Amino acid sequence: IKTLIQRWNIYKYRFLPWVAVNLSRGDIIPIAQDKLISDDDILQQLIVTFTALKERYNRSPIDKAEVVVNNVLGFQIGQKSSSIKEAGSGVFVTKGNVNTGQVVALYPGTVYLPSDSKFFQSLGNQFMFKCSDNRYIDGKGTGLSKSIFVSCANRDRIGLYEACDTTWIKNTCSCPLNVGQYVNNHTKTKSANVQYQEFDFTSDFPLELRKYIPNVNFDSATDPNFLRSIALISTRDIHSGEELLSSYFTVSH
Ligand SMILES: C[S@@+](CC[C@H](N)C(=O)[O-])C[C@H]1O[C@@H](n2cnc3c(N)ncnc32)[C@H](O)[C@@H]1O
Repeated sequence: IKTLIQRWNIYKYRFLPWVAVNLSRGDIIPIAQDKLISDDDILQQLIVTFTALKERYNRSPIDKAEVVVNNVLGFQIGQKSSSIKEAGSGVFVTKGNVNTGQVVALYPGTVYLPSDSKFFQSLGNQFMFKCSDNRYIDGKGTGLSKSIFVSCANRDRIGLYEACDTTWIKNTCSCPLNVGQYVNNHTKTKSANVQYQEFDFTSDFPLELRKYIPNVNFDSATDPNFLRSIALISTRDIHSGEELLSSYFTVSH
């Protein structure tokens, strides 16, 4: 019975009748909200952070990626056991403070168009994120999902330039922000402090910084200069020691 309950807790977020009941009770908030900050603001925050991550190799000794993020953004995040019972692991602010309206994390994974086949990748996959335009992002870093991500990343490499970050799969993130898939859903007593916001990387994003982007297109016919991503933006100030919590049913776009 315990195993069944555990399986149900993992699966329920994808079971439409459960979602519908909770929507009607107001336990989950199904909103497509206006953007919390502009896309330009997100991209600017990322360019500054990614540039600092790239430049850390110019110094000796090389700073840890977490330290670089802390210097640029004023906080560090990390994955550890959730403060919510039986929720598995979660993401916490481990140092410093987050201000309202900051990019706190990115949701990694392969980006699927509505027409792309994703049946087998979706089976038992709790990391499939549905965007407002029916694109999906598969943030699972193991099994078939992992193989597909790595294969697409190799396909899209441009000469010496990597198309995206593949280190999030190995849990040795070269960009410590790329752990948004581990953020848990808020509860009645613990309110959400971050919100998902869709945005796109476009052709003007610097080639040499793309190795920190945690997403890749599944379909080779999709323009590689147009890549969907999801940022988790803080909806209030978040202090060191707090767990990041989102609302799984709220996306701003
Ligand atoms: C996208 S994953 C989040 C990371 C996950 N906690 C882990 O350890 O891999 C979503 C899964 O986390 C768990 N989860 C998220 N929020 C939860 C909550 N408020 N209560 C219980 N389980 C939760 C559920 O199993 C859900 O299917």
